[in-house]
Amino acid sequence: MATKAPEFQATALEAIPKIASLARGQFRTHKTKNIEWRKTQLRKLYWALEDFKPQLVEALKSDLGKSSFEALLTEVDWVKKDCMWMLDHLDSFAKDQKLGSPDVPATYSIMNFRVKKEPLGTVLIIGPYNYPIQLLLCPLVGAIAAGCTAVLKPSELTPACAMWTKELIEKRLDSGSFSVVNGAIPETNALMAEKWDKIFFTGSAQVGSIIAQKAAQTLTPVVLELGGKNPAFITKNCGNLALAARRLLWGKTQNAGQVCMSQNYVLIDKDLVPTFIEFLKVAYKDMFPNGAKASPDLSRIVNKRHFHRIKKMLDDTQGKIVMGGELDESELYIEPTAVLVNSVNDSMMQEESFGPIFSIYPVNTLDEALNIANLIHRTPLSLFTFGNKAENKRILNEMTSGGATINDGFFHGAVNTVPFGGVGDSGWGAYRGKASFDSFTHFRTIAETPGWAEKLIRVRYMPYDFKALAFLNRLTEKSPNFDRSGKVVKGLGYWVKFLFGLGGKSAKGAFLRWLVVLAAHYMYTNRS
Ligand SMILES: NC(=O)C1=CN([C@@H]2O[C@H](COP(=O)(O)OP(=O)(O)OC[C@H]3O[C@@H](n4cnc5c(N)ncnc54)[C@H](O)[C@@H]3O)[C@@H](O)[C@H]2O)C=CC1
Ligand SMILES: CC1=C(/C=C/C(C)=C/C=C/C(C)=C/C=C/C=C(C)/C=C/C=C(C)/C=C/C=C(\C)C(=O)O)C(C)(C)CCC1
Repeated sequence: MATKAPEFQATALEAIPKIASLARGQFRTHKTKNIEWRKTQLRKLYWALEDFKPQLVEALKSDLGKSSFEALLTEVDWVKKDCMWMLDHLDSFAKDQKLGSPDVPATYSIMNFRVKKEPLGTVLIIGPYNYPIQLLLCPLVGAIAAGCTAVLKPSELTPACAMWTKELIEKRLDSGSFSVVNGAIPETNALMAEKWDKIFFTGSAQVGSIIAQKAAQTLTPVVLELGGKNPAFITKNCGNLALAARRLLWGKTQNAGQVCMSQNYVLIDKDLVPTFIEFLKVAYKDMFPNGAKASPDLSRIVNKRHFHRIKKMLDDTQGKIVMGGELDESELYIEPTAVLVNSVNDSMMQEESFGPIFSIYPVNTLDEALNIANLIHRTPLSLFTFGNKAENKRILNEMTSGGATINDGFFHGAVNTVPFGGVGDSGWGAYRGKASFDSFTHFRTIAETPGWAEKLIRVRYMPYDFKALAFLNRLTEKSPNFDRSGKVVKGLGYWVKFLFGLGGKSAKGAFLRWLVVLAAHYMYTNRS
């Protein structure tokens, strides 16, 4: 039986500078540079999550009505997996990377160029409410792995999770190196008044912009993981419309659609619309045989403000509800809902749903669909394509997004080891897998010039000597194989290479061709 979460308590504003200064001081001890120390923290985080599992599952239930299935799959076990994966790969990520060809020209190879992976320092991680454990602690895994100290600011909208997070981090991880500040805008402002080596923010574009502006004043780098109005495209050639309907409905049922990467609207060939709606209803019935409200699996909306935000989208729409539509404020319940719309200016197209509702917009052609999607949001966080191979390729080519899934809902974001991030105004930077380590790491190039090489490299000193420079250029400069119009010129060098390479473009190809020629020659000369 899990104990109830401690009552939410905001961190005292006057304590915040001390917390930040302590984390900076801990970084300056240099203990985080030790890989074994980092591993110990990751192991401790793993066990803290395991030991606090009942409390966290309960907290996710009380904050978001999240089912224990999702609480484990997408939050607690998800972060535990992240710890394990990082522990397995940290040695290889953290070790110096020797730089050779093609980064370093052969003439400079004696300088022992390498990249040292350095922790950025002390970082601030600000989390959103929808996945309060995953989206706060996965960046922390990256920060620990990279050797940073960190202060975390959970969302105040999920108070039970915020309080347990504070307890598990501060009781189990290295004291002072990792702390949690609880609170809302005043506390975040107090944190933003401190100097950080990086700020990792997940949340709305509106607040992301405030954070970026404040960070710019002190030239603090930021990662922004923001939202987007994400399109799904369904063409005549999608193949399996029932599957498309089921998979897209999945994106709007997990966490009651409070997933920043799920689809906001579906652009679908107009002839498919009636069948698509029928398939949505079939999928809905399969997922919720007793109705969505009675299902133990469906989360609730986080609070009244967000409930009314989503409700307003439905109130304002000129479209027709074709699936769902039930709302119950007393339970913060919104039924998975699809709205058939006919205008790009409809509230269902113009606002980010971030809830269990989405719109269906019939189109005549793929051209039209691409125009609309680029008009609504040119750089969404995700997009989804359900077409034939050529159409899927065309959509990916003609519209960008943070990530994309072909033939499914947000699968590109459902694997914790592949890079995840937005593009343009849906986010800056990426994390997950190695990208989490990289995100908190400074890649510091180091050169080491041997004393004995002094004569060889003295061309740089004054008085300058043009003869020596010309000699160096002869050694290091490559002459172009293209003319002033950008066309490749097939000169003597090209034909010599072609001839000796037997037409192969790579050394390996040429080698294999030579093998065949020699074998043929051998067989010919040894024929009986
Ligand atoms: N790209 C991604 O990975 C994700 C993006 N999101 C986006 O986040 C949004 C929903 O999450 P919310 O928690 O409502 O985001 P939010 O932007 O309201 O809050 C995020 C954090 O910022 C703090 N905050 C709020 N207002 C602030 C202000 N004026 N100044 C300083 N700090 C402030 C909050 O306390 C919270 O910790 C959606 O737009 C969604 O698309 C959500 C989850 C993941
Ligand atoms: C088991 C065998 C096989 C393989 C089976 C497979 C591949 C099973 C796949 C299961 C699936 C699809 C599980 C779905 C998981 C969904 C998850 C984890 C969702 C996560 C959501 C997240 C992280 C949300 C994040 C939200 C964010 C960032 C946001 O709001 O922006 C074989 C290989 C077939 C062989 C036999 C055995």
